[in-house]
Amino acid sequence: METQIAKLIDGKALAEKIQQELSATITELQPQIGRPPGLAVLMVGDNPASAAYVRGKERACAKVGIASFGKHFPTETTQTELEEVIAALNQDERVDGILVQLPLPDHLDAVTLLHQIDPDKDVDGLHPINLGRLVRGEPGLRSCTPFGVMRLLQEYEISLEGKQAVVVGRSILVGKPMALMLLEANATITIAHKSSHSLENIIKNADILITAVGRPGLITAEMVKPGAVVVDVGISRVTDANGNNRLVGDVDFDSVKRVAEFLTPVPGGVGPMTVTMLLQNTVTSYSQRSKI
Ligand SMILES: NC(=O)C1=CN([C@@H]2O[C@H](COP(=O)(O)OP(=O)(O)OC[C@H]3O[C@@H](n4cnc5c(N)ncnc54)[C@H](OP(=O)(O)O)[C@@H]3O)[C@@H](O)[C@H]2O)C=CC1
Ligand SMILES: Nc1nc(=O)c2c([nH]1)NC[C@@H]1CN(c3ccc(C(=O)N[C@@H](CCC(=O)O)C(=O)O)cc3)C=[N+]21
Repeated sequence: METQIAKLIDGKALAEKIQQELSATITELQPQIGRPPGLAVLMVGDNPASAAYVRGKERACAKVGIASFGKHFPTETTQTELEEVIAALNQDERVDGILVQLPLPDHLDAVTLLHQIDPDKDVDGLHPINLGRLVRGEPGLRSCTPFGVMRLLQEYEISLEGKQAVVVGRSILVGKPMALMLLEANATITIAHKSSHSLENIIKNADILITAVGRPGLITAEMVKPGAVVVDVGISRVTDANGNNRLVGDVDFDSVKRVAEFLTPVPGGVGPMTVTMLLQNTVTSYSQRSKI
């Protein structure tokens, strides 16, 4: 007995629509600015998942007309070498966005590197200035994944005003900025993490549940309030019963789809929006920088 109640939130479709709009914007701006927008993605080492994401980002850039200035460095690259690369990209007029793909090898200090990116080129929204702007509710470059989630909720006309929102996970990349954006939209927020007691009790009153952990099956139907909106940011690679490799989120999709009102799939939900918001941030930076 499979009764699906949940409407699926189609991140892939919205991502394609926004990418077409970005492409049109670039076509319009480029003759005035005299160059295409530019994005530099820095990747260190050979983490296969990171390599796949970076390829996806570069493919999306090519599709909308953003020039890639990506660089791939060997694992043993030093902190100083990377700092010099970032300093050069900060000065490079053709580059509107700089992203350091995380995680970095252990000998590198990611925080120090992120602080060195020109905040106006910080298309990942991870520089303290842009995070501070988010805390203050001021305009600024926003973290791509939570920004993409907000855009999805807006597209599906899901109202946040006064709603109980629970965010599971508190990373600087996803959980924390996610909670701040929901707060900015007047939701009442709760943030859960590893030390939280009784996740079930925290989640059970959530009208909006956003999970960004990376643990398959963490969220089951019994935990979810009937009629809730469930957004699954988690991505894990698992081998299924047939020996096939596939991507899954934190949500037990087959059970939760019977209780939630809206649900994002993995893949095809939040992931494509993350990439699209990176392109969006790059175009925002492009038009803002060229007005100076
Ligand atoms: N779809 C997309 O576009 C993106 C997906 N991701 C995916 O999202 C997931 C999270 O990424 P990221 O935030 O970078 O990961 P991190 O590992 O940095 O953070 C994971 C968070 O989950 C919390 N956590 C771990 N176990 C539990 C638990 N049992 N109960 C409650 N909370 C728990 C941790 O708590 P604590 O802080 O206490 O340790 C931490 O805050 C990953 O699967 C990642 O691959 C990431 C970026 C983009
Ligand atoms: N500085 C930094 N910024 C990031 O934004 C960042 C990062 N580092 N490190 C790793 C995580 C992960 N991440 C994803 C991007 C796209 C998909 C995505 O497009 N996923 C597709 C599936 C892609 C596939 O099939 O492999 C989907 O969910 O449909 C997923 C995850 C960005 N991250």
